[in-house]
Amino acid sequence: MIKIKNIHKTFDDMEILKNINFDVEEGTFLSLIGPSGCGKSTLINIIAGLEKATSGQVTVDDAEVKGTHTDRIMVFQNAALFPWLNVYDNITFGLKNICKNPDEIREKTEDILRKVHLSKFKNYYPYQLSGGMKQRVSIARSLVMNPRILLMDEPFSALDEQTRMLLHDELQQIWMETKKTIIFVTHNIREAVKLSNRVIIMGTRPGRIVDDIKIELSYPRQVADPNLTYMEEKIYKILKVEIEKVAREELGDEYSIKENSLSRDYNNTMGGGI
Ligand SMILES: Nc1ncnc2c1ncn2[C@@H]1O[C@H](COP(=O)(O)OP(=O)(O)OP(=O)(O)O)[C@@H](O)[C@H]1O
Repeated sequence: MIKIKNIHKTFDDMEILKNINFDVEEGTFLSLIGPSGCGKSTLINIIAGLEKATSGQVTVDDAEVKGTHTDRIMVFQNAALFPWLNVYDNITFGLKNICKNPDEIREKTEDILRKVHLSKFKNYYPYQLSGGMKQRVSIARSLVMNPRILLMDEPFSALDEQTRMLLHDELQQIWMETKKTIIFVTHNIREAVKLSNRVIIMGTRPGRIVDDIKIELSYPRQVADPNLTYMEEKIYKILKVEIEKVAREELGDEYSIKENSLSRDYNNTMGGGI
């Protein structure tokens, strides 16, 4: 169980996160969604141990997070693979630090390559891969370490829609098989609703929790399911209030929002800048 207790974060006297409190049960697929700049990345970085909270505490099974740990591995928006290593060696790079048995390393790596459908490409170098394939390597590189918690900061936002949908299905499958705890930051409501069984909606200035919604729909989920659309609408309505608030503050009188002018991937609609 992860416990986020009273997290406050300031940068240069600016209050970024205020009074963040929530628990995450083992095996949850949790999405964090909120307006740009509300502190989602800061929060996930604090959970990862990459960033320190100004006050408050994150614990995993009652042990306080004081830095990074192989139990909590982060997948970033950009795969950041080692360009001089092929797919196989990129995946085994971290594993070799925690596992010294060559047979076990091979077995685990081959298994994960199958899961992300990259077995045929194991000898390819990053420059020979598409964006989606690179992101699959990045996910495989994290999963091969068998972390208890996978932290994903907008892992698919740089990908085209088709590749993104393909990777949603793969990630959903992996989560169904492994039941790892996943904390997933996204701007895309559909993505959050399709993948997660819980969505925390954040507001901004300062970053805070606005709502906490369970998505009690069975897996595997299909994007065309009307129940997903219903949940999407529900989250969209809550988020719209927050995004409009930011836009009004930033643009003042120039800002007038038309009904339904926000797309479900609102970061694209708002140019990624609000
Ligand atoms: N190292 C830093 N120093 C100063 N300010 C920072 C730092 N990191 C983040 N911030 C500020 O904290 C706020 C929250 O940033 P963060 O990246 O966590 O938001 P976000 O919700 O993930 O944004 P986005 O959705 O656009 O990625 C922003 O105002 C940002 O400028």
